[in-house]
Amino acid sequence: MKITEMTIRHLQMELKSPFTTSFGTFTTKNFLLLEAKDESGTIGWGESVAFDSPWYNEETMKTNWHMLEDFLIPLILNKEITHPDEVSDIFSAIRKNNMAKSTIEGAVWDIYAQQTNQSLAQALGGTKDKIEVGISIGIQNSIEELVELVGGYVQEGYKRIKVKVKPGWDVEVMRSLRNAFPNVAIMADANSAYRLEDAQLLKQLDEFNLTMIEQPLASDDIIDHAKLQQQLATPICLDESIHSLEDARKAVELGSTKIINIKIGRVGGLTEAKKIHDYCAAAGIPVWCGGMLESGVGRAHNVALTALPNFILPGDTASSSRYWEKDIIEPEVIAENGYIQVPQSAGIGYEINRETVESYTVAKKIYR
Ligand SMILES: O=C(O)CCC(=O)c1ccccc1C(=O)O
Ligand SMILES: [Mg+2]
Repeated sequence: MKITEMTIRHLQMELKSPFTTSFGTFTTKNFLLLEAKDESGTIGWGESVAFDSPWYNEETMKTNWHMLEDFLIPLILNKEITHPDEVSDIFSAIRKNNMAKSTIEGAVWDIYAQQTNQSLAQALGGTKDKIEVGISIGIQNSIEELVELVGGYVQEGYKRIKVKVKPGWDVEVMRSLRNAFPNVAIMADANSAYRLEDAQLLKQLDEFNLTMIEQPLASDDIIDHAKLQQQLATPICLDESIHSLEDARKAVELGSTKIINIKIGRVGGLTEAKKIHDYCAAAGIPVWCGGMLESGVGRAHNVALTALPNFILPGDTASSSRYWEKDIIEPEVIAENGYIQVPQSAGIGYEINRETVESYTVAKKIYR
């Protein structure tokens, strides 16, 4: 394939309810959607998972636009590509900016899957026809509200409940949840809200038999996490600290993580995500697919990736309707009884609703 045209759109979508983490509250999602067309007219879609502020990592929607326009798109346009694995080589002279790179790579994978007449899941080596999913729940105003909310999602069948924690919203919250739901898989995500000095406090969580605690310490750390893991029975799962296969290998070798959350954007694309998956499978480290409050396009990529066999633990890819009044894909992603069916048709397996995309579009630019 040769990509001859790319369109970047800035979309703005209101979340149905605000999402609060230890680093802030989201009410509106601003993000970039990429449409790529190759010389035969096949269209592929990619989503940038960078937020509008650099809270989660250093990338933003605007830095992604800059990287795409000034560096990445010029490297890709009109270049002959035989396999999407080549995209990371084409970008190899550019450091980091993984979410920007992943936006293009995702669209190339979509085109490749269509042209080889495979579902994206199949093209990646996926083996599952349905995936198990959990749900990630933000910080609430009170424990009572949280318990009620969780009760609803448990009823809906989500296979694992993840709740955000931060200092002052941690031990008592997890105690109440465990008491209310003795047999549900529960985990906590701190988004780097603690320091190694908090080890004694975090140790209190061991009592609640959590499936894991996600990214308790600094977003760039793997040393203190290893020290913390030695003191905790609860498995640590790294999210923010892992940007590549090399990061994953070092964290596993150091004992900093027993489980890895793979986010396609954070690691620079599906090719790197697959490499991390394969390495972890061989090392006996279970993985799961994280979420970034994606629209349908990013959600579809997550579903496809999760079809790989070592995605043993339920991910954060919940139903479209949990986030959006109306998603940009048809059908929407639907979790039924905690399972999402992996689409079998060629490419990402969902149609893009162009009218809906148009209605959320704030800005748009075409590159040829
Ligand atoms: O439901 C989702 O898409 C995932 C929600 C989530 O936990 C999250 C949302 C925004 C930024 C970071 C994270 C995270 O996994 O740390
Ligand atoms: Mg996380």
